[in-house]
Amino acid sequence: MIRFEHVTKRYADGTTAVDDLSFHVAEGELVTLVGPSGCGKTTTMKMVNRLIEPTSGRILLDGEDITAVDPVRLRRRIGYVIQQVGLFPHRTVLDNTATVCHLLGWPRKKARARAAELLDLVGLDPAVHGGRYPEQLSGGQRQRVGVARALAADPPVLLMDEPFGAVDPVVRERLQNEFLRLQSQVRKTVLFVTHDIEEAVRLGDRIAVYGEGRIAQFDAPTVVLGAPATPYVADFVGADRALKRLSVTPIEPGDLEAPPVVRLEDRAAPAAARLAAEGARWAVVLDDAGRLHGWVSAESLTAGADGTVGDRSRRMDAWLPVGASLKQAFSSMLQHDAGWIAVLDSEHGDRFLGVLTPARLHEALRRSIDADARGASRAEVELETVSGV
Ligand SMILES: Nc1ncnc2c1ncn2[C@@H]1O[C@H](COP(=O)(O)OP(=O)(O)OP(=O)(O)O)[C@@H](O)[C@H]1O
Repeated sequence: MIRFEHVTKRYADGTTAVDDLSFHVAEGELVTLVGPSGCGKTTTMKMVNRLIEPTSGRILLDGEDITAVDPVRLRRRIGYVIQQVGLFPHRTVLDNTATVCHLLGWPRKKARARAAELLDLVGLDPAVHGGRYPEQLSGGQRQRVGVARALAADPPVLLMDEPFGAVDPVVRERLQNEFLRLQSQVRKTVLFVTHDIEEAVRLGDRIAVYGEGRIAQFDAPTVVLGAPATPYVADFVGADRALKRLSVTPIEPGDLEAPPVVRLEDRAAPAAARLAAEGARWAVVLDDAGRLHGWVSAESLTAGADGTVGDRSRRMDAWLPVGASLKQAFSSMLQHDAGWIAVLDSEHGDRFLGVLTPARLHEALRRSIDADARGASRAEVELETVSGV
């Protein structure tokens, strides 16, 4: 969708901001450009909508050389979101959102209806916020309006330059989550500039790590974190990159442990015998409908022979869908002070799949690092384990 071919930008004072850059962003892909200040990220982005012209090389949008397209027409196909949102202070939020639709000559009613739809999509109630002026919004809400405005005319491409840079970390994380949800619906081709590696790995399908006008590594976040291409990249992503990987590594069914499973209505004595035979200290308890109820310890099952599992089990409401990140799993275990977290298949009626334990989480992380280094799938990786650990 966006293709850079040997693009160089040298400013009039001789600064080479971008040096012989070649890369490709596929349709519907979100690529984050990350790197320290002054390494050429913004210059790269502004060349796509021709706010800056390259010194040499070509940029193709959907196969078309952008120098052949009138800049105004070009920009209608490209949504642009920047840190200083740039809303018109004397126009309402609804009118701000409809800006591009007005420019495109849409009838007023259609433009406003579209703007209201977009505000809703970014989590702002048009009835509440639409009539306000930008200064009557919080920083996070203004950023949402910026995103809504950029999406209003439904451009295939979005350029986002540190869009969440000016808000505090909590709001920022919320905006990132909302944006991921939005992107899963609208599937735009996105170039997203940030200097924050956490943000880059969280949002990007792939990330381009910049150093001095060149791309030092361009790959999936897990690969960049697991196998940095150069010492520069390793240094940039940080010594705690294994920890960062937790947030981009999904739980897979193969990571899970399968403890014994008993039902609420099962008799306690046979359930106790089963646990003893399997050498298990506890079992997962499902309800009549096969949904997760909680757990029961072997000890409580053997105390007195009568009754059902239900009399002795304890509730455990916390669970995660398969595909959630290892970081969410770890965080959930800490939050519930539990040595395991149940993993369900939320696409198939919350079917119980197994549990993730700290040891299994560690294995999953190691396996994913190995898999990325070898270009294999995680399930194919055999781990060498230290016995007894
Ligand atoms: N108009 C200009 N004239 C001369 N040099 C410029 C101009 N604009 C940018 N530069 C230089 O080009 C280099 C790349 O700038 P650019 O803004 O692309 O970096 P960046 O990675 O986006 O940085 P930041 O994260 O700080 O925004 C920097 O050295 C900058 O000083």
